[in-house]
Amino acid sequence: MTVPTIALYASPPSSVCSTTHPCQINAHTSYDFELSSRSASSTASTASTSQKPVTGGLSCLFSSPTVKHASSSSSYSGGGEELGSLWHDRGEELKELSGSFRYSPSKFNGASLNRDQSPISVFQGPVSSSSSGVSSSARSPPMRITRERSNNGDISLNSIRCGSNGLFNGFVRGALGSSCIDYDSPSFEARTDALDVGSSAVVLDDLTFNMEDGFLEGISEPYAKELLLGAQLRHKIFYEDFIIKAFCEAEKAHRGQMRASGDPYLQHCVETAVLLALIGANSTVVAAGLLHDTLDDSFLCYDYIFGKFGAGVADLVEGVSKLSHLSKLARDNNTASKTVEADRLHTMFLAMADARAVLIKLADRLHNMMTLDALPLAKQQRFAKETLEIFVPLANRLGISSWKVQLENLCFKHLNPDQHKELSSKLLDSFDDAMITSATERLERALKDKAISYHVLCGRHKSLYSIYCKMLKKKLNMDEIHDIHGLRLIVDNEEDCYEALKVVHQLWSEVPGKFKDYITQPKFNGYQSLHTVVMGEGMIPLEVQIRTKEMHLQAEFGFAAHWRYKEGDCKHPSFVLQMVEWARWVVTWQCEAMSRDRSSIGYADSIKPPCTFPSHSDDCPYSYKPHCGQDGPVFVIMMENDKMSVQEFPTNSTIMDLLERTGRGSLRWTPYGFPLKEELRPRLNHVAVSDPTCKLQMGDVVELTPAIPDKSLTEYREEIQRMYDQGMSVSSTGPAASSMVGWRS
Ligand SMILES: Nc1nc2c(ncn2[C@@H]2O[C@H](COP(=O)(O)OP(=O)(O)OP(=O)(O)O)[C@@H](O)[C@H]2O)c(=O)[nH]1
Ligand SMILES: Nc1ncnc2c1ncn2[C@@H]1O[C@H](COP(=O)(O)OP(=O)(O)OP(=O)(O)O)[C@@H](O)[C@H]1O
Repeated sequence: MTVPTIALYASPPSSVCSTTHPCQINAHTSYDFELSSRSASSTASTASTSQKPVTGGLSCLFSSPTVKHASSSSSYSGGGEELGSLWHDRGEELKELSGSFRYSPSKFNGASLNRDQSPISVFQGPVSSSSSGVSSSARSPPMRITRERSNNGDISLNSIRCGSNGLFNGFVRGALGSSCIDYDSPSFEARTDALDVGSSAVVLDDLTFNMEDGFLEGISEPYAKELLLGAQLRHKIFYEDFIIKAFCEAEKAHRGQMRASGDPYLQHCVETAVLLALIGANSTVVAAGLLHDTLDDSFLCYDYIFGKFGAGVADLVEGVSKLSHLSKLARDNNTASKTVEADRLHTMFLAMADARAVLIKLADRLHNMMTLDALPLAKQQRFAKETLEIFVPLANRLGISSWKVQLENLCFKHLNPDQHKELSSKLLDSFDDAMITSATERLERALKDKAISYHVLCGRHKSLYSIYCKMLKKKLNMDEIHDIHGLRLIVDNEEDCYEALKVVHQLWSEVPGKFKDYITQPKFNGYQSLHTVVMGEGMIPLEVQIRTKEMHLQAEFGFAAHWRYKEGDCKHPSFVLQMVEWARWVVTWQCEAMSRDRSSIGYADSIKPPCTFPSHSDDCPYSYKPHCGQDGPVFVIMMENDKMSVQEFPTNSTIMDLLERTGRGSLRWTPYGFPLKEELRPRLNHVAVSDPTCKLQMGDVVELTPAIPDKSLTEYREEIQRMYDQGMSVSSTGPAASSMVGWRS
């Protein structure tokens, strides 16, 4: 999965498609926003000058001047800037952390904005049609939803559903759900009816609410209508009745709730849903995105959502809620700062929930990160740290490159403001999207002349954070990084790889010593590709990777998968590898826009999923060997004396196994046949355990609480002693008194 800038597709159906798709816009929006928002974020940056950077300064890395060249002339740059600052300046939020979403009788009142927290806000004052959604949309970069229908819709799901791998059965069932891929649904059709949703050509008057079913009758607040209108301007899915209905429920559920910035809480729900829509999520996922916080923060319950929207949406909302609780637990306990536990958390998050719930959680987090500025600095950093430790790896594993890039860059900004500022200013003129566009077109023409057919030709510029990490890791100056701009070409066969390489070297001069032939000499992990660095237009180094589609699949999904390459030396059990592979496919199938991201999984007929994944055929080159079978481990969150840990157990382990492993002393049986470990009593997912032989499941939370609170007991004993000693009655106040209730019950 890449962060493509330009992508050309040879076949089918037409030879060239230079359309920018939503993922692309996201990625660039993020970057442009990072750079352009420097002034807007000056408050945060200034405020943070006293904080300790997480890593050392970069100045030493900038000893040589960077390559300079013409500034970008791409059309989306300016739009991204505007959109970026718009989102950026919505200010704060994360009510979950700030603990301060407020109820405001005046609903959305600009006067409640905290200027200190959110110095610039385009949402000041009561929303009018010229602010909020309308202006946000008008300021969005043009985005195009093409008519092309992804051939991924053709993928037979039967073979997947019948996967023999027991470990995945539950996961697969959950992941596919009843609403699996509704490519045939009206929503899919509606979305694939092309329109330029974000273009300024769309005028307000053209948009009408669908009032047919009276969905909107209950919405009296103008700001709510404008939020919906803004979403409709950005994605057509927000015209669907199902989505409007979900919007109305979300509006009712969150009515009166405000974010710390003074923005209505509903805005966060809508932005989360828009992010999902923009990567092509279907209506089930978008509706769940709108409702994602209702279980936790409103009067809505699972049954209500089930009744209104069906199990597909209700299960997803419930899944997101569970993920939120676990991530909060992990954040409060700083669990993810330990590598092993962080790794288990990533695995657990993917395994316990439908991959689409993780997708919603990621969208939720991305919007929270985009609006982090209004929170106090300490909270900003806590969130950014957690995001980098938990959510970025999840986005990486799921292959949602554009979100990963945005999350990383935002974390970078909050955790290392000085380095971020320094690097941003150096790179401001260095990212040359126009050069990538023109190089792509030149190469395309040259390949055509030589009659070399190809499947995918795409380009990307490296993200700010990725450059920063590479400089630190390899101790390089910026001008020593040669892959800031890169092209990738996917051809039919090995022979064409070498033919295409010749073409590349004829077009541009080769940088000596940078050619690598990983085809004749694959890397240890099986990675194959040709790499070369050439001097592109304006003497800008350009890395070109050339590979066949089989090699590309291996580089995306197999042992050499990019997410593993990025995670470094982690040794993952095959169970984890298969699970990630599966989750990636699910998300890609689910998201039309992602499946159209030709730079990753492939496009149309050109690249199809390997064999009958996830049950590979014996000779499938992408299968992980040995097959993980049904014996994958189970990861369980254990809370012992308020300390959280993520424990790994063999499959079929029970509460008894857990009790044996933990706590003090040896297991003994109570007269009631219940095993007790000294004073530890287990609670499973907040319910007292009545059957100790019940099996542990992925993502279970087991609390081990002292049956008799030791400290209180001691205090109580002392109080009794004093009572006898002094002839006094037991104090009715103080810690002993309050603990008595718990002790007696
Ligand atoms: N998916 C995947 N991609 C890889 C792997 N190894 C290298 N790559 C890709 O190839 C690029 C460059 O790899 P190399 O040519 O080996 O470069 P290097 O020796 O690490 O040094 P640089 O040229 O500085 O990046 C990386 O930036 C990746 O995009 C791998 O194991 N898996
Ligand atoms: N030359 C290239 N052309 C197109 N896409 C590329 C190219 N090189 C990497 N990518 C893709 O860009 C995305 C972002 O990768 P990123 O730049 O962070 O790392 P990388 O270049 O792959 O690795 P490293 O940082 O170790 O050099 C990944 O999806 C990667 O596959």
